[in-house]
Amino acid sequence: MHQTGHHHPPNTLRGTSSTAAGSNVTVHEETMFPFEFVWPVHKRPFLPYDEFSDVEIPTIDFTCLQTGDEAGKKQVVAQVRAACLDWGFFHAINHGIPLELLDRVQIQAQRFFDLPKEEKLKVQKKPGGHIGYEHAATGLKDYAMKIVPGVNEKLEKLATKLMLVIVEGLEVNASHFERFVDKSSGILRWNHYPPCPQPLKTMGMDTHTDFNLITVLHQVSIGGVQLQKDGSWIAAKPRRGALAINIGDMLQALSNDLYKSIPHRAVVNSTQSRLSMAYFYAPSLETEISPLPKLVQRNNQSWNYKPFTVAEFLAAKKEKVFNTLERFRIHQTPPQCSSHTTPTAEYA
Ligand SMILES: O=C(O)CCC(=O)C(=O)O
Ligand SMILES: [Fe+2]
Repeated sequence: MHQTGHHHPPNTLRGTSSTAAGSNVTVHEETMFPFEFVWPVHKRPFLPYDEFSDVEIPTIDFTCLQTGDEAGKKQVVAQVRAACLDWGFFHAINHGIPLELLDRVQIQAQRFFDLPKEEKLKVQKKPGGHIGYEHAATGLKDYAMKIVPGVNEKLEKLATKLMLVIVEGLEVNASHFERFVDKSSGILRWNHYPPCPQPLKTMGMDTHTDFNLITVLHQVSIGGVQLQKDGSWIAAKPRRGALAINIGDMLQALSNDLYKSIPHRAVVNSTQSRLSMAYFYAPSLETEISPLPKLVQRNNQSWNYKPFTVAEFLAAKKEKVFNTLERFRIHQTPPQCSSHTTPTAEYA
């Protein structure tokens, strides 16, 4: 079959409408698989959506955050730290967001994707913009808020709590993080992956790391997320009621590479349509990100990143889909002639 060149990756199978909605993408009823969705062999997933790994993804119980149990919280801080050091990804259970609410959001998301294309295009993403319907529905916070009141606030509150637990695990003063907390700059994205007759020849969402601090992901009980850990791909088994939390690039930079932003992707399957909702917890555009000096000094490290603003990072990300963070990395000179620069006096 024809293959698309590297520089123009083929379409992902994300966010296209179902045939029921009268879409022009009728992949699941065709015996022929539309060519624009076929990925070059070296970029195909190879790992089916339901071939779950025996490797246990960390699952952390956050009951103590609801009850205020201090001893329990200490344990959770340690578990989160371990999960962030080892994985950059974990499942949160008993996180305090009612399952019923998440289910309602999911129903509304499905309704949205079932709308005729013309309707969805009414909230189309503007060129250069960050929100609106594209392959997926990004930043439909207002929309989601209107139809499922409270969901955005709940996700924002949870993400803030999780950040504080993460910060505690880094053993830096929480005040260092206050400036990253901005209620208005989180982004909610709904992803819709229709079924595909040849799921291993395409990709739902290409390999990426999330740009932000942390992501709170809710998915239906159908596998799809795959994580790249220590060079191998792992299909994450969804857990009903759990929220998947992953570290983004900005937290990797702040932690001077202590916590890794894990590469991940989403694959599709041949029978079921799959939905996910990702809440990207992010600072406002003008916020400057650079490694926390306490961490750098304590671990006797050099600064791995030069400072960048969220806006600069997003602009770089637009040009380069993967590994944007590398653009801001300070490449160390060999030790004998090292006189590395301290990027900013602000934290000193
Ligand atoms: O659909 C998924 O489960 C993954 C979504 C994701 O990684 C993202 O939206 O950044
Ligand atoms: Fe992601």
